[in-house]
Amino acid sequence: MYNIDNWKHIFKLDPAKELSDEIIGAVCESGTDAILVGGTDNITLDGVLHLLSAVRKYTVPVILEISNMESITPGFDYYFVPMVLNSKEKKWSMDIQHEAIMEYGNMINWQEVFAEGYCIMNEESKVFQWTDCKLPTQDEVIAYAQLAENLLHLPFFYLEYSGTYGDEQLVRRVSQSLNQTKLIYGGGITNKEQAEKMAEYADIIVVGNALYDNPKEALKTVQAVKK
Ligand SMILES: CC(C)=CCC/C(C)=C/CC/C(C)=C/CC/C(C)=C/CC/C(C)=C/CC/C(C)=C/CC/C(C)=C/COP(=O)(O)OP(=O)(O)O
Ligand SMILES: O=P(O)(O)OC[C@@H](O)CO
Ligand SMILES: [Mg+2]
Repeated sequence: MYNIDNWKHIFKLDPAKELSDEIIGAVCESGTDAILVGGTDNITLDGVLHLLSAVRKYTVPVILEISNMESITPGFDYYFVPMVLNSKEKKWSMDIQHEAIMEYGNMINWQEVFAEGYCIMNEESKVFQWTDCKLPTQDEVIAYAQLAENLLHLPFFYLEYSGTYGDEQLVRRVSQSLNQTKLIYGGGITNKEQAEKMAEYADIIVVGNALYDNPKEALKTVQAVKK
């Protein structure tokens, strides 16, 4: 339906946080390639449906990045399924996904579903703690990327620095280690210079928190990566 291969920029909106209709409108009409709906905690079905109805007034593609079983709902263009590769517990890389397929298996349109191999790099972030992650060395990150591409054949490898700006040279190394699997970078992008830098290496950059802190600057990240 949409050409995901050409996407470069995504805004992540959190159903547990407030944004005015005016800012939601500006985000949806910014030229971003897609809106990703997701977050770590307090993600409820009500919150997801409320945000979905606000962004559905616009033509931009909308993706649910599934955080938990309770907030899964039809109505999105795509479903991104996180698999946390550097979690110490198999629950977050395999079991919860298995459970969801047991529950929703016959309702799933697999053409709309994309797995994301997550590697979470910010020890202070909620999602790192929530999913009981272990901080990998740089070589271990490269090995996770290779595992995602060559063993699991995942469409996306997501280098996640949630809330903090990451290591540009590591993003470069990861991008060099991937061929088919697309590299998503997210974390701490607050301005167009950072967006431009990370987009040199990552196939897709994700901007989240900055929309809530300084939407005017966050909106400028779109054109920065589309030059
Ligand atoms: C009815 C219908 C449409 C059915 C189809 C449903 C469907 C498409 C099913 C697919 C099958 C499937 C395998 C589903 C998986 C379900 C599931 C419960 C997955 C959980 C994934 C997971 C590991 C969650 C825990 C970690 C997490 C929340 C990851 C998301 C990524 C994230 C939030 C990163 C950090 O974001 P950030 O914005 O930085 O967070 P905060 O701002 O909140 O700190
Ligand atoms: O909120 P920020 O730090 O921009 O991170 C974006 C995204 O990678 C979160 O999953
Ligand atoms: Mg967030």
